[in-house]
Amino acid sequence: HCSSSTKTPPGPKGYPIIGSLFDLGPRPNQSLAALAKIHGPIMTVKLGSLTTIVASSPETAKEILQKQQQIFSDRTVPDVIAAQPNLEGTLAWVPRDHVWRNRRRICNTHMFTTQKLDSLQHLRHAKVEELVLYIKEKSAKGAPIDIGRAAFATTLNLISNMIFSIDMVDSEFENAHEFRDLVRRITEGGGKPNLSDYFPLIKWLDVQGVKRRVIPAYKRLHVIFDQVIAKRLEDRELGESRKDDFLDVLLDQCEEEGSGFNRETIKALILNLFLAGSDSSAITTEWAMAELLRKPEAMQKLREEIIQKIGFERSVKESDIGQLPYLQAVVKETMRLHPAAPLLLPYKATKNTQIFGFTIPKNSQVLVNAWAIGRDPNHWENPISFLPERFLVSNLDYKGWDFEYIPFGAGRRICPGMPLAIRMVNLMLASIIQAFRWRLPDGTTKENLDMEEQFGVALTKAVPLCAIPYI
Ligand code: HEM
Repeated sequence: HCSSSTKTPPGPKGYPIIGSLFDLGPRPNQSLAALAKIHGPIMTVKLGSLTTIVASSPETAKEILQKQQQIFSDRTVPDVIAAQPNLEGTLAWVPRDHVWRNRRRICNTHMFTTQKLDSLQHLRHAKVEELVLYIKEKSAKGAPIDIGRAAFATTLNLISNMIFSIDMVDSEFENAHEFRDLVRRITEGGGKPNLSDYFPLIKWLDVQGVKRRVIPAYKRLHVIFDQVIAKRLEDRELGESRKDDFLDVLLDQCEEEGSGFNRETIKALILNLFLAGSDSSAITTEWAMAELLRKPEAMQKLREEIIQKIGFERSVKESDIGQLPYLQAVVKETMRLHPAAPLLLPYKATKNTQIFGFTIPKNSQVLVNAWAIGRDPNHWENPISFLPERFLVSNLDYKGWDFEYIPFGAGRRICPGMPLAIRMVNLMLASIIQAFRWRLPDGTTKENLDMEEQFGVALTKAVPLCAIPYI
């Protein structure tokens, strides 16, 4: 019987000591997808001394994320993440225990329910209007817009308003801004493969200086959060009226005996939400614009839908999204081809188990290649073409039930920010397409637009998308 097998999944042979580390290359999502074509949908890849199991089909993903989620309930923590203060206060990087469960419940009920999201939508509308205004000013000068940069400043402010009721980036999106640069320094630091992750014995050497670079950024962000928290506590002492933002919720929790929250851990949780939510949503918006600029018929169709349903008289609102099926299909199709977290977040096997007859050893790192699954020709027709129409005729959704499409992961650890991300991306995209026509800068055509990926904490466009708005 297969359950008695002790064979680990097949995989590349690799070299002594380093294993297949150098086969990973700069874009692991792509190289692992290529390896899976040879070795199959569940494979073993030795990365230094870290045994990594990679799932690359809907069936194997379902085993890990759903059927056996009791076993795959912990994470491996990259060194660049472990370098932060109070790691145990995060949501994404703690084992799936009762502390995690409570923290996640608080986030879900106080940030991500429909009711909570609705109650703060006016904030997001205002921030996105600022984005449109900024683009309008630039367009008057005929200047190209760095879409990813502008979207990132916007998502940072969207999240900081939900958490703190303040902007973290000033409306001059272009200005060097400390907060944005700090966040970027951490996400970029996490982008490159770090030898410390694959050779735990030499972690302390920090060979590539990854920790040295990110630690000051973490510390500075904690200081910034601490100042906001101190100010809020002062206001509360003085009896100022509540903001009822997420910070108020967390401070209430801190006052409760045995809640597991305190002033140190909430800083880590807040940082976790910023890091998980801002880049991912901005990048998705940038990829969507890049795909639309490469496919003018799709851009045209989307613009017509927006103009027809909403017109020019008023701005798009989150409550309009439900009436814009093509918009939603464009966003879904973008996330199929360009999932912001192509390998989800790394899981760890908490004990030995079996998947399709192979043994998955305890403590191995387990990756799910959502990027490869979204492009699998066995499950998708014309898998590498951008065809939003495919989502108009199917009920396939990103909510974690359809394992051929899992840009937000699935199971208990599915992205809790999904409903917010969906609103932010749809709203930003619809707003900048309603307000402007767009074209590529001179010399760039839809044929030669560079679509290369850059792998990192989030899967970015290697060459930032610059586009020119006109009325
Ligand atoms: C387009 C935007 C986004 C994408 C594609 C995305 C995707 C993901 C994915 C794939 C995971 C890992 C799921 C797994 O391991 O199975 C994740 C986890 C997470 N995401 Fe998102 N996310 C996005 C936006 C956001 C936003 C806006 C927030 C919050 C403000 C957020 C907060 C988190 C957190 C806290 C986790 C860790 C959950 C846990 O481990 O329990 N994400 N996200």
